[in-house]
Amino acid sequence: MTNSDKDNKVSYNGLNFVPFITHERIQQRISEIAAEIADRFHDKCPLFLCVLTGAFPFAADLFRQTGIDSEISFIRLKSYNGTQTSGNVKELIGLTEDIKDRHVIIVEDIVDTGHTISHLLDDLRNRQPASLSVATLLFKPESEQCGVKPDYVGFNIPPAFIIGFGLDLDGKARNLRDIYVIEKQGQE
Ligand SMILES: O=P(O)(O)OC[C@H]1O[C@H](OP(=O)(O)OP(=O)(O)O)[C@H](O)[C@@H]1O
Ligand code: HPA
Repeated sequence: MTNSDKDNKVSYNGLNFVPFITHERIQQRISEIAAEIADRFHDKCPLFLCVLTGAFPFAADLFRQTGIDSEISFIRLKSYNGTQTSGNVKELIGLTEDIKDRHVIIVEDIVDTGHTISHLLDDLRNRQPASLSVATLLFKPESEQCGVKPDYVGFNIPPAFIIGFGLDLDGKARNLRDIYVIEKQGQE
C-alpha cells in the first residue's frame, strides 16, 4: 500500500493529510531553539528528558544541535487513541535518574490539550530539580486546557490533528520527514 499521491497528500486509516511544515523549516527552527538553550544552559550540564514516543526525532536533533555539555534520558507516556486524547496519561516507562538539583529540559513533540505535560510537570516538581523547562516542537495554544506555557516552542499551530516528524496516528506516520495536517472537509 502506498500512503502518498500526486498532490503530496498522505492517507492513514482512511484519513487524508496535506503538507504543513517542511523538514527544512523544522530543522531551521530547531537550530534557533538549540542556540537559545545553549546560551542559557552552557554551564549547567542540563538533563534533556525526551517524552517517548513522539518526541524522539525532535529530541535527537535538539540534543545534537545544542552541542553543550549535557545528558539525555527518556520516559514514555501515552494518552491518545486515534485523533483523541483519552484524558488518562499512562506511564509506560518511568524516570530512572535522580533529578534533584539538576536542570531538566523536558522535550515534547507537541503540547495539545496540555494534559500530558501538566501531569509530568506535577510529578517532576516533587523531585526537586534545580530548574524545569519545557521545549516543544509544536504548541496548540487554542487547545491548551491546563494553563501550561512551554519555555521553548518551535511552532504555534491551530487546533487540527497533525502527523509526521515523530507524530503518529495509531502508531503510523512517525517516519514522515515533513509535518502534515488533517485535510479539512471540502478541501479534497
Ligand atoms: O497535550 P496533550 O493533549 O496531552 O497531547 C500531547 C501528548 O500526546 C502525544 O503523546 P501520545 O499519548 O499520543 O503518545 P506517543 O508520544 O506515543 O504518540 C504527544 O507525544 C504528547 O506527549
Ligand atoms: O495533533 C496531534 N497529532 C498527533 N499526536 C498528537 N498528540 C496530541 N496532539 C496530536
